Amino acid sequence: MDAFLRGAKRKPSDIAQASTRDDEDDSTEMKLALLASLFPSIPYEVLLDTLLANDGSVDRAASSLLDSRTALKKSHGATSTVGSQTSLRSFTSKPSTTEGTAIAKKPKLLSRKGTTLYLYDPKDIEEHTPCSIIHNFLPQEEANDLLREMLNESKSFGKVTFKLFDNVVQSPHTSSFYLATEAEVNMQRHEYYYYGGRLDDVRRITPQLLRVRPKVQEAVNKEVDARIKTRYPHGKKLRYQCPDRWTPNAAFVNCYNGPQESVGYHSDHLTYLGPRPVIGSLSLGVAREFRVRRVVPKDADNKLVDDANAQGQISIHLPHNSLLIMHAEMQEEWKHSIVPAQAIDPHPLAGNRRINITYRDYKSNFHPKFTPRCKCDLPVILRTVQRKKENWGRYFWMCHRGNVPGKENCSFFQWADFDDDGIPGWDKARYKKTSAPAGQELPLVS
Ligand SMILES: O=C(O)CCC(=O)C(=O)O
Ligand SMILES: [Fe+2]
Repeated sequence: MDAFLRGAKRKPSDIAQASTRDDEDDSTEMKLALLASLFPSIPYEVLLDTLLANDGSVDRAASSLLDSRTALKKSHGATSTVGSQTSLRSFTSKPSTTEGTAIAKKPKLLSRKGTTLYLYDPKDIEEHTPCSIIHNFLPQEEANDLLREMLNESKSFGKVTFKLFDNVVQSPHTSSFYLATEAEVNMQRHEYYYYGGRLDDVRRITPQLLRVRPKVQEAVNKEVDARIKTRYPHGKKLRYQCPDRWTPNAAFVNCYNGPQESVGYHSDHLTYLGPRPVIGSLSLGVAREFRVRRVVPKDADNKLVDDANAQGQISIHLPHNSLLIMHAEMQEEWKHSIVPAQAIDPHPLAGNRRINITYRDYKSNFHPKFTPRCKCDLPVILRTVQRKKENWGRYFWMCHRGNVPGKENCSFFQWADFDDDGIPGWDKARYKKTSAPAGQELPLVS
């Protein structure tokens, strides 16, 4: 619920975007058609994954599909197909074995410049993106109850209006914001700022949102612990990541009505969550595509600093009743979006609509009464240096009044001061001065 720029229009074919080279758009479709005729019972996604994993070679994709089918027959007894297996790992020769190791091995980023890698399997998602996913998260009836409740709520959701490069634009989907108590609702309405202004639509949490919350909390904390142990350097949390248990006290709910509703590439605001935030994101109704891409800084000559491969995007399939966990490395180092879809499969309860609930942990020490105020006398917004190599990853506070139609920024700027646990300098009771110098803070996981 943080930026609503509509993403660039998609090419005529989804399949084209999966090609590992830009000029191979049409041939990818041909290759898939060929593979589909050779393996009629293997799902399309598996064929696509396998083709990608084999660098677009039909021969190699076909032989790895044959190999895996033979292997499956040997281990599970005779079956005529590989069923619904959609893992990249089962079709490539390099197995991933990072579990249980103290230091994460640098995963090979498979996406390439200008292309999209499609991922479905939770292990692949965990390995190649800053997210993890739990499919079939809630018992079926509970997911349906929550979906029904949110579909009803979404009838009165609205679009967010904001300013973008001097144009007043509206979000390409609708949303609302839910909090547990009347006091919190009032505090949000009167003390918090978004896009330099107030949020109009703040509501009391609904019974189903409340019922699901502890389950999300437990699952997210478990995933965070596991990620720290198995993937972060030395099995330790990231610098600036808060060591406290993740406690969701707010829920942003988005509704995407039809295939064209979307959200453009953005990072979620850090201002009230603090640095290195974790977010639990539950998807209900129509399945949609969640795209992520790494933020690559540029040097003084405006040249990309990192390997150009890093510019590729990764698409994560978000089916009904899936919980996506955006981990602590996500917001500062990656951007995410929901792209417009060419076509969608209607959902029995939701029709063309997708509901997304992002549970968030608003930190009391980041309440706007504590954060710096700009010359407009407004609480400021927390950002990181993302585009320039110089000071890349360093946190700063800036005025965001310019996001309000008809208003200008006051040019307020101040470097932010957090200790290693992300505690701000003004929280005297918790803040521990660190010896490490500021600047060049990221990336901590690559
Ligand atoms: O709909 C989604 O899955 C993502 C929504 C999102 O990025 C946001 O609310 O910030
Ligand atoms: Fe977001």
